[in-house]
Amino acid sequence: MIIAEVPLKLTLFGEHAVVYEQPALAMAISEKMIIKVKSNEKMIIKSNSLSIKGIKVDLNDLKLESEETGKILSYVIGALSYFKEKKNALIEIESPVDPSVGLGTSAAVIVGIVSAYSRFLGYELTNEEIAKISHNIELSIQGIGSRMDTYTTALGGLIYFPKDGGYEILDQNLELTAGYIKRVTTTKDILKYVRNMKEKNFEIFNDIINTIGKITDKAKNLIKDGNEEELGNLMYINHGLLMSLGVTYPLVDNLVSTAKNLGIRGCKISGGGGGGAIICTNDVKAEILLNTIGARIINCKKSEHGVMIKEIN
Ligand SMILES: Nc1ncnc2c1ncn2[C@@H]1O[C@H](COP(=O)(O)OP(=O)(O)OP(=O)(O)O)[C@@H](O)[C@H]1O
Ligand SMILES: C[C@@](O)(CCO)CC(=O)[O-]
Ligand SMILES: [Mg+2]
Repeated sequence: MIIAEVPLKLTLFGEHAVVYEQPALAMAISEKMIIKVKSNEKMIIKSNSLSIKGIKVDLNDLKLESEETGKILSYVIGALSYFKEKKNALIEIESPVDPSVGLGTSAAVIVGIVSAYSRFLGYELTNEEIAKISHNIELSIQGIGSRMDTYTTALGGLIYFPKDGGYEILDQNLELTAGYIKRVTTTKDILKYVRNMKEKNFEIFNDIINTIGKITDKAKNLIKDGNEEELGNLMYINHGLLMSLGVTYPLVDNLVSTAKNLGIRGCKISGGGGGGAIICTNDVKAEILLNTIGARIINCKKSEHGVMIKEIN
């Protein structure tokens, strides 16, 4: 059996802007998705955190017979379809969080399956190769998206993504308090909504995206200087700009303004938005505040490692 462990991620700054050639900052965290692959007479997928009504799946030719199933399993099927050579297997996905909550679960599923299934087939891919393959798979499934989530979950650490491509792993650590509320939409749908806004109000959209890019570059230097006060301020400003893109959520917007009134240094939505993940500078008040909206607190300690093959037996 091959077991892959994949860290989830927090987007610190630059979500959505990074899809439009702006920089971003993201951090792999200690919430880990586990993907197990072992030989089986048929291709079977088991996932602990998906609930699909009316599922009917014949995975032998990776065909899905209901739209709902197709949507929910699209990332698993997309990852497996990358491999021209197939060997039937039982593939189990164990996630520590609900699906689609702004923590990079779509990226982690792809990265985990590419890592574990390629090893199951006898290949030895580097984490950078896994990141590149996984980004292309996520892009083909969503039709739009950046390299941020797949590279962060594949490589690990705190990563800066410059606007002209590539990535830079930063040595610094960031103490945060984070949690998530369930979402009623997916990042794929939110990305399409943002693209429509760009098409309708190009100039305004561009100004917002460029300003987020400037904030991200400033934030990178503040992280290097350990200036949490100023960094927290930029989190509030970034949240306000995401709100103007229409990708936040009323309950979260209220929480962010309450956080500011309580003197919490920084707070913003994280990831695709529409609910989901929320990050704050580390503060016990932040945990209490997140609990008031029923958010599930997560372990956001930085994971130095990206995807790892944990066991081959
Ligand atoms: N445990 C899982 N098993 C199988 N598929 C999963 C699992 N978790 C997530 N997925 C897939 O990923 C999709 C969610 O992706 P989405 O991009 O909307 O959320 P996210 O990646 O958590 O958030 P973000 O992209 O904003 O960081 C789910 O609809 C499902 O297709
Ligand atoms: C919203 C977005 O910027 C982050 C989602 O976690 C999408 C992407 O970068 O692909
Ligand atoms: Mg995603």
